[in-house]
Amino acid sequence: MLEVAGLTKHYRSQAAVKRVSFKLARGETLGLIGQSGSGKSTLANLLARLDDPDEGTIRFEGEDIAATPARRSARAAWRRRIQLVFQDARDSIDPRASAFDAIVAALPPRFGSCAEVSERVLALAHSVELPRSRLVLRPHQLSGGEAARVGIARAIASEPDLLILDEPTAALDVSVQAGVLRTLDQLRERHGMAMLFISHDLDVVRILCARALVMYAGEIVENASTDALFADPRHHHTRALLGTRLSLPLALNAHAPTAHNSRPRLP
Ligand SMILES: Nc1ncnc2c1ncn2[C@@H]1O[C@H](COP(=O)(O)OP(=O)(O)OP(=O)(O)O)[C@@H](O)[C@H]1O
Repeated sequence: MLEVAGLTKHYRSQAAVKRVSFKLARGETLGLIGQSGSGKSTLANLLARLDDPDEGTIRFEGEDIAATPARRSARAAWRRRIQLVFQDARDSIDPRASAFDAIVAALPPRFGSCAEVSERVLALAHSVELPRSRLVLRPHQLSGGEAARVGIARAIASEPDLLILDEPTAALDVSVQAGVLRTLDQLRERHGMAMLFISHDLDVVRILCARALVMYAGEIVENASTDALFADPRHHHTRALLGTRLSLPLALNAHAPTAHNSRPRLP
């Protein structure tokens, strides 16, 4: 459903994203890992069409969406079908809006009557496991995990085909992170959407994704199954990321298997 070819973006003379090419299939969760400054967020912004590439194509369901300038993409037919979730949802929610209103604001216009809107918001809150009682709260009154769930509910409100998650759980503690990751995995299974899951944490990517891209200095230096990345990392940067990782799988699941070909499962 997504085919990226030769995507390049410069800031001044420096290339933040260099000749990036990859494919993402419907229903697949693809990881994107790399150290800080490697170009992950720039790539996410290009794919979500918040920014324009200097070169390259982004074919979404066959259409090159990079051909439409970012400033004109708001009206494009595919706009609502691609959604981006940021690290801290509180930054992208109106601070005066309740969680309920923040989700309402993300609904497509077809939800007309108050009863329909209310029903849809409750269904979305339920699917991201956000307790109904939290819907009256404003962003600063929500916990990090609750805010992440509001951000995901907003992103899935328009039933996207592609969800780009830019470190959505990085600010959360491990147990809260596990809950949000489990919710994301269930949503993918239920709705069959494709997900690009960005993280600097290889263990989180390994839990959610069967395949991952490794980004280094703007380039994709590895594109492989997560089992292969763990068992036989080819690029020195992947080896460096593996060397510095935390023991998150053990924290998520005390019985996480250690064999290379059996990925840890969410509890
Ligand atoms: N708006 C901008 N103007 C100028 N340079 C930018 C801009 N956005 C990103 N960059 C530069 O592009 C490079 C890639 O940054 P990017 O934020 O994409 O990396 P990242 O891998 O997402 O990092 P992090 O994990 O810290 O979020 C960095 O050198 C950064 O300084």
